[in-house]
Amino acid sequence: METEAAGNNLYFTFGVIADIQYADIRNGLNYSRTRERYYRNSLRLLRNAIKEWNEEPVAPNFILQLGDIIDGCNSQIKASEEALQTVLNEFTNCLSPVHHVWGNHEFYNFDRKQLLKSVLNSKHLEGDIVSSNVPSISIKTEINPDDSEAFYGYHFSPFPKFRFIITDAYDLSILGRGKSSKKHNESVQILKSYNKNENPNSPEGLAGLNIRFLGFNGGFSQEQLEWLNAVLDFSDQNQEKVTVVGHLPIHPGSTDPVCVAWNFNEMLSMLQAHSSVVCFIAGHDHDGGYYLDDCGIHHLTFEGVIETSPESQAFGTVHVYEDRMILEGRGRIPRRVLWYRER
Ligand SMILES: Nc1ncnc2c1ncn2[C@@H]1O[C@H](COP(=O)(O)OP(=O)(O)O)[C@@H](O)[C@H]1O
Repeated sequence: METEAAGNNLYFTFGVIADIQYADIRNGLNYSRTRERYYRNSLRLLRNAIKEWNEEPVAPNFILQLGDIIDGCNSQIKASEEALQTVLNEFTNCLSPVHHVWGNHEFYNFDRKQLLKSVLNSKHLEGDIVSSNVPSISIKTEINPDDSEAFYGYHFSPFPKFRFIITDAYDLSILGRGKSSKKHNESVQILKSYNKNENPNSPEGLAGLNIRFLGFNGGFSQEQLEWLNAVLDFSDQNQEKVTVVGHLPIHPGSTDPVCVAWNFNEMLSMLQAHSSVVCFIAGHDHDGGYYLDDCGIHHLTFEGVIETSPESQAFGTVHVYEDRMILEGRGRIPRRVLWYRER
């Protein structure tokens, strides 16, 4: 029985929430007109989530905000700053520190330089819990906002032998970087080689998994993959349990293929080659998803707040134990027991 299993000591917990996409406008529909979007109510659902996290018997060690914190339509109505401030004001009531991930809607509202200078840059939370008998690799470095090729990524260890890595799924993207940047031009080439449509968000003519080559998706640069590989080498050697976090899902089994990262296959095979990786957490696909891959990595895609009806909820708290994590989902998010893979 689960409750009698080994490793019943709760180490720590963390909260997760995805795709809030707040805007001070009345409800609308998604592009394919199949789902309602509750732009104003998403703020109320966030408020409830924060209240519940704050009242939990074990305070969450941290919260993962998985990106798309405000909707792109704010840019058209010139309300980007105001909408962001409104959502961040809610987060100031949260007793746990918040790690922010960047999604496509961040780039509809802001460029990378603005994001790096904003509260949505949570890299200052980088670091390891210091323990005398546990090795640490955290070297605190700042990302230079004037570096037009920089990616937004960092890692932290909130508890000995556990590490979380925040990744940048729009490192290669046609969104967010200036037209003179090398990565911007590389991204235009990649996208155009698959997607011949004038509208880069149109999937017309794209078959199977190639449907992911759309302007609102993106991918990981070689530079980022090498950085991640080096962190994971350390984690493997030190028998850590690693959860990798990003806006875009990287396993087609965990999402609609229209939401998968461009070079998901490179990322996936790298993670599978590192015995320390136990879980990948993403947002972007508002319907959510889950897949346990052949190597035993859990791929969790969190249901989006924006498409959650006012009567429901969409957030979770993950309880971390020696041998498993348990996701206690609320509302649309199911409860899941995530046993760690065999080494
Ligand atoms: N099938 C499609 N064809 C053309 N444009 C699309 C299509 N799906 C989405 N878009 C456009 O892509 C952008 C992002 O789509 P949206 O569904 O709002 O993304 P998200 O799920 O991240 O909120 C929007 O500008 C939308 O109009």
